[in-house]
Amino acid sequence: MKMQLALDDISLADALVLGQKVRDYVDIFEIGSPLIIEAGMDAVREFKQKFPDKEILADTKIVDAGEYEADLAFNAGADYCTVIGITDDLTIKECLKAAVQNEKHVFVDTINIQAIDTRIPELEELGVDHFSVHVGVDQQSVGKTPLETLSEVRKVSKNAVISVAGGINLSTVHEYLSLGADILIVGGGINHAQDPVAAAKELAAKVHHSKIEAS
Ligand SMILES: O=C(CO)[C@H](O)[C@H](O)COP(=O)(O)O
Repeated sequence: MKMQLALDDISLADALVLGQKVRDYVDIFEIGSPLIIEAGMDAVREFKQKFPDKEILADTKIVDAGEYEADLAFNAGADYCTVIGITDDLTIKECLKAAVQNEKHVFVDTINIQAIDTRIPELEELGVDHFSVHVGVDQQSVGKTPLETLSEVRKVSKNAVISVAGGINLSTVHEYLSLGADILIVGGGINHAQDPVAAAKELAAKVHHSKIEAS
């Protein structure tokens, strides 16, 4: 299992400093949606330049203009971008087209998909092979977690790469380790920890150990 650090409510300057301190523990740096809104694709460019050995995900959460917006992320150096799963199929297909042209990948974010059992097969029919099971921060504030959706997606998906995000931290990570996700995403659980570097190290030990157990 890989660990993805979501850099959300943090400045680009602070994100680069944190990235340097935790680079040994992180497999994928996520330039989170708030950081993209704040700093644009410069954040993606800077991370790819400073951390060329790491994968970079631009959490673009695309809902329209699929090819154009996905291209912006890939041209800036992203290995992955994201598109919202409840948007129109045309937009999903345009993102997939950009991914194929750039030899990169698109994660479909499951946020607010109501019928996982029908929407996941529909998306796979379009060619989707990466899902990000995600409960957003607003939904987290009323107690929702991505646990149930992760199990559902794992059950109905043919063979997709699956990441999971939504309030995961040192106290809850054990609930996710055996549910079959390929990538565990942590944002606030590291960024808001009293000691972010120690949190990243401890989480990485659990996540990477789980990879060894699974193989
Ligand atoms: O996509 C996001 C918010 O929309 C976050 O990056 C994702 O939820 C991970 O952050 P956290 O661990 O704080 O929930």
